[in-house]
Amino acid sequence: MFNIGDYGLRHLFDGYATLIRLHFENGRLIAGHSQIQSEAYRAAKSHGRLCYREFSEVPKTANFLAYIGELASLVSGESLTDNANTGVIKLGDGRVVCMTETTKGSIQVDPNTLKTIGKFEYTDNLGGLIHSAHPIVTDEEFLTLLPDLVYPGYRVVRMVAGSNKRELIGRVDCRGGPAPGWVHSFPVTQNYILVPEMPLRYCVQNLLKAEPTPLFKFEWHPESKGFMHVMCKRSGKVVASVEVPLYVTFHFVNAYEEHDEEGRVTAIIADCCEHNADASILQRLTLQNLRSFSGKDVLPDARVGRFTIPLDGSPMGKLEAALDPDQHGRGMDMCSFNPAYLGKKYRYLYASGAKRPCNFPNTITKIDLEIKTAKNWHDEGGVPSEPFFVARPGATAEDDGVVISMVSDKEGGGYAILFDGPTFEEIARARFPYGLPYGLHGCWVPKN
Ligand SMILES: CC(=O)/C=C/C=C(C)/C=C/C1=C(C)CCCC1(C)C
Ligand SMILES: CC(/C=C/C=O)=C\C=C\C=O
Ligand SMILES: [Fe+2]
Repeated sequence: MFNIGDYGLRHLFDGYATLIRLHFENGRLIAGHSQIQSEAYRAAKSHGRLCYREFSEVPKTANFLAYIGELASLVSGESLTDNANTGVIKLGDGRVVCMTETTKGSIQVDPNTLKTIGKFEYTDNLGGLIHSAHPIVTDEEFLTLLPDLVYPGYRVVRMVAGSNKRELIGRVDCRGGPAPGWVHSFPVTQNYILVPEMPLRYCVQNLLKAEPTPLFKFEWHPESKGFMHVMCKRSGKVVASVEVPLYVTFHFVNAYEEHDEEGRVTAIIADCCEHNADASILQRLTLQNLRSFSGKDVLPDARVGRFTIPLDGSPMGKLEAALDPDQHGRGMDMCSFNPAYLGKKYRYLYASGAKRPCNFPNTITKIDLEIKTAKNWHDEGGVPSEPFFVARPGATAEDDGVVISMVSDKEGGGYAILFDGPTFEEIARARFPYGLPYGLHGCWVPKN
């Protein structure tokens, strides 16, 4: 929801979260949607104005004294949003939680009724006002990163399925910059947790400002360089920390280990949707820019950025395109892959690519990382949400399953679309009775 009364929010990441459910049963689709009842949403509704700090927005204060009060509540976290608008995860114990980058914005929901159950409380004393928007979730555990803005670094934490208590695995100190790099997401391999240190860093001064800066709460620090740190999941020890070329990413796709003949790990490969080290993508995602497409091609180029991180003590890692970006129109974001391949060598990824001219990713693409090709789907004037891969029960082949997306079409209507994993041909489409705005990340909640 991008408006409060007649006030329009600024950025794609500011909208109040709407939870959408697609329920497949006996060849039919039943869809529903509901507004997540966060404190931030309820306060905005009842006061008719923004009351908490969102991604780009800061509530207007009446006078200087009120501003000082607001700053104090920023330090305590009180004024930060709990608008869980980034994604939905299913914990190993079955609980379904909507997430954003503020820790307080973890909200448990009922996936059947879409009702808000309440705040997901972390019952440890680790604190931390912000965390990664994309924890790594398996049947056994939930892993996330807590950036430390005071002593620049990251705490790496685990929460075992069934528990609300996070435990510290280890800590990574930043190697550059005045603050940690933004960690919207991070990848893992079977034995390691990768901690990215992007030169696009949190910025305490920008956090305090009442008006947005070009990079919102962040700052671009090319002089501080970019790094990738590798932490052993079992011991919490940092086993490698390499400098890598400058990069900008929201979303890591997956990562895996490479071995020599004796089975020793020699390197780690980690893939992400990489915006050619150009932070201007954040500004492109303001609603004003997204709504003012004039036919001119303005979407900056992006690629599947592939990091190679040596584990032999070499100081430098590599970052290269995993395939020719022209294969997917040089647009790349909102990725998924078969979750059975988490942390393992994988071949296929699904994402939004570009059919140019455009100002936002507008295709659905299946990428074969082995033969380095992409198969692209496009509906002229339509904007697809994240293509989400769901494996067929009992599947053995990596791409045996379906890819699900929701498309906002040219006329403002919308539909859900399903693709056959192996052929990437459309196999089903169901129109919604009315259009829904662009959405971010989903998850698959199997029956039972
Ligand atoms: C929707 C999405 O992809 C990202 C949302 C990010 C948000 C809401 C970030 C919020 C923040 C604050 C309100 C203050 C502290 C910094 C930061 C985590 C950027
Ligand atoms: C929509 C998006 C990021 C969403 C974060 O959760 C990025 C789009 C990038 C454009 O290429
Ligand atoms: Fe995201």
